[in-house]
Amino acid sequence: MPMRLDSQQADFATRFGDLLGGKREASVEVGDAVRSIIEDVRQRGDEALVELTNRFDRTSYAPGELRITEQEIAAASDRVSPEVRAALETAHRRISAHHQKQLPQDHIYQDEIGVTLGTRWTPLEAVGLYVPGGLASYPSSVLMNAIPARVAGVERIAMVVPTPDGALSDAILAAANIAGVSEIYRVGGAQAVAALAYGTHTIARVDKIVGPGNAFVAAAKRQVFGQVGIDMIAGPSEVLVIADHSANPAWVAADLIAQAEHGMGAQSILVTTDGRMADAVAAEVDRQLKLLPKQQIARDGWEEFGAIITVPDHDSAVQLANQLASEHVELAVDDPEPLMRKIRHAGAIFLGHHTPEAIGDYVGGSNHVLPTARSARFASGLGVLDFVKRTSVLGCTPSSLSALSEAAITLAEIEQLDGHGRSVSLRLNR
Ligand SMILES: NC(=O)c1ccc[n+]([C@@H]2O[C@H](COP(=O)([O-])OP(=O)(O)OC[C@H]3O[C@@H](n4cnc5c(N)ncnc54)[C@H](O)[C@@H]3O)[C@@H](O)[C@H]2O)c1
Ligand SMILES: N[C@H](CO)Cc1c[nH]c[nH+]1
Ligand SMILES: [Zn+2]
Repeated sequence: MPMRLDSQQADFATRFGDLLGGKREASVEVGDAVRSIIEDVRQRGDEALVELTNRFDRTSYAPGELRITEQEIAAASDRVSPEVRAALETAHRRISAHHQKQLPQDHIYQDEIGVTLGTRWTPLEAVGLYVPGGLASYPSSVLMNAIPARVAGVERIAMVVPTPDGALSDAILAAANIAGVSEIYRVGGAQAVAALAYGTHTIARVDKIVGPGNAFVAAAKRQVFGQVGIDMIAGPSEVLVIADHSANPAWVAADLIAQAEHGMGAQSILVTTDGRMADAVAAEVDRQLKLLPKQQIARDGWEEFGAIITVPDHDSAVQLANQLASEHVELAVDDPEPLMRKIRHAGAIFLGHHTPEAIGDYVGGSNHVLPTARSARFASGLGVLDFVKRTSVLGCTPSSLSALSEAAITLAEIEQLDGHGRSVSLRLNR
């Protein structure tokens, strides 16, 4: 059974604290294992990359087989059914349209004393996209990773994806083809992140690594940060559903199961103002789990990390949501907008009874690579801004330099940096 909590019970704070601090992705064991994998790839390059890939994905690749050829990409794309192609194209069209709106504009202006000030945006040169593939195959994550990079104008896009037992779905390569990604490697896990960060003979290093993955991938991204940029920690999936009496328990249960089936630490939480809803959803989850062909993963996730919390009112639900800072927050209430405005910490918010989170996973248009493990307190979902950087531009005229010189020279004096002061004063009186 998942954890059952009532916010008005005496031991609530302690039990809720356990939920907040739950070690779903950052265990010491995973951290240590990842550290030695990264070090191995740094030291031994392709040799380690191939060994680790073959060990964890049960494959037998040679280094020369890690890169997927353009012919393989084209052949896989030709094999997907018209329905799959159409679905990928619908997703591609909607995600592209939404991300185009995120492109930032350069902005240059002159202030009141004649100083030119500006912000110039430039795309990153080389990025690595992590597409997860251990327990499930995620063609949608190919699109979610690649589209904002393409919209931003990144020159080199390298994609990595694990191939457990040598398997790779045609839809992954078809999605890459539709998104214009052609540099793809059959590697995953921490070893793939290490190769992208430090480079090997086969995989040239990149400037930033983005994309979701399991606890090993999330830990590896944490550890290589600084050597390369990373987008955020997008680890095991989470959903928090806020439901009141107006919700449909079958729909809520289906949404909780949808996240739990991601496995490997996924977490589904219901917060409800209605005790009868709590019971009805719990019963529905049990009933619907039995209908799933791959029910064990979702059942394990629901029982180990799931929770049902009853609260007295909507405001208490919002308060818990802000503490949990969940990757996805669904508002299963009749009038979601006022609640949405009060939610400060969430990767993405889904409004009302007719917006299952799964629509955002695939075709809504927003990005499904989102911050997990409470990192929505300081991080945002993947978007075009992850693939560009800002450079500031500054220009003085003789008179604006003169207007600013006294303050600059004073600050140089108090910092005892005479060279700085002189570089300003030399330009005056000319
Ligand atoms: N937050 C998001 O935006 C988002 C989006 C999609 C998926 N996800 C999450 O991504 C995850 C995908 O996980 P996955 O496992 O299916 O695929 P994955 O590609 O993330 O991980 C598979 C790799 O993990 C490594 N691995 C597995 N067991 C290991 C071990 N014992 N030691 C060392 N390495 C090991 C292997 O290298 C393997 O190739 C799920 O948790 C899902 O919830 C998150
Ligand atoms: N729910 C995941 C993001 O947390 C994304 C995903 C991809 N495919 C299905 N779901
Ligand atoms: Zn999902």
